[in-house]
Amino acid sequence: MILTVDVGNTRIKAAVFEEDILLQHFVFMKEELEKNIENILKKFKNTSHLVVASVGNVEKQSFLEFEKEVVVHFISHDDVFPFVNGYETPKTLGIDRMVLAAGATLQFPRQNRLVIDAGTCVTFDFVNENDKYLGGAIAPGLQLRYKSLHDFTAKLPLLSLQSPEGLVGKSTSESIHSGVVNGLAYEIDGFIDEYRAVCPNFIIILTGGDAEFLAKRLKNTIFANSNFLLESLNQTFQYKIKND
Ligand SMILES: Nc1ncnc2c1ncn2[C@@H]1O[C@H](COP(=O)(O)OP(=O)(O)O)[C@@H](O)[C@H]1O
Ligand SMILES: CC(C)(COP(=O)(O)O)[C@@H](O)C(=O)NCCC(=O)O
Ligand SMILES: [K+]
Repeated sequence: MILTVDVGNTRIKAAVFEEDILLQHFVFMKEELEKNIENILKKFKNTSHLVVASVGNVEKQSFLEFEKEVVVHFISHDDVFPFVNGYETPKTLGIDRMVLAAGATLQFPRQNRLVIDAGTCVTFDFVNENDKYLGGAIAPGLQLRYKSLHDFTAKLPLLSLQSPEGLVGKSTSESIHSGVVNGLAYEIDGFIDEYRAVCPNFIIILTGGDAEFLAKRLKNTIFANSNFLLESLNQTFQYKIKND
């Protein structure tokens, strides 16, 4: 069994895999990291490897303390990936984006793929049918948009995520919900349309903490898979073992 851990900038997600089967997944904050890993390893005693992909600021030591029980591996830029990296600054490309690109390449062979990860940031990653990673985009995520409106103005309240009543906000809160939620949905649809103008056929994978919330608000029909990063992490590690 493999325990995969994805350290994002907001939350930590983890899942236990038996080969390709996801047995259970977990979400927690970084303050509860050690306790959660300890409990997961206690429950899944056959776990042999702990595989970590981190873009957040969590000390490596928090994972290394489990080395007595499991082999700990941090996915890094030095690992083997199933795509050719066309990013001009490959060393600064987020490890989460590399893992998503790897998962898209392995799960959807020989086709153009667009991965959208709606987390702290919304990232777009494009891997073409020749398995070349082309790059994408980084934009603020839903929670970050609510927070920036509050943090960088004198009068705007900090609201939590809510479905907008409609397009035309009739109060401050309605206007904020419309601007944040409708705004991001239009932005994602806009990106998809622009990509389509240059590349007519590609599959779209939508993942991240806001994937399900956003999927129903998009003009494009997209199947959301919140566990895509964890599944991709498992696959990236299996690929590394086979190809190292
Ligand atoms: N309990 C929660 N705590 C924080 N964010 C949550 C929660 N449930 C859903 N979300 C949404 O998840 C998004 C963060 O997604 P996530 O994939 O966890 O980010 P990251 O991978 O960057 O840590 C936020 O924009 C927020 O709207
Ligand atoms: C863009 C990100 C902050 C996204 O992080 P997340 O929303 O998953 O927490 C992360 O992928 C990152 O730190 N990237 C480095 C810059 C780059 O990918 O080019
Ligand atoms: K993201």
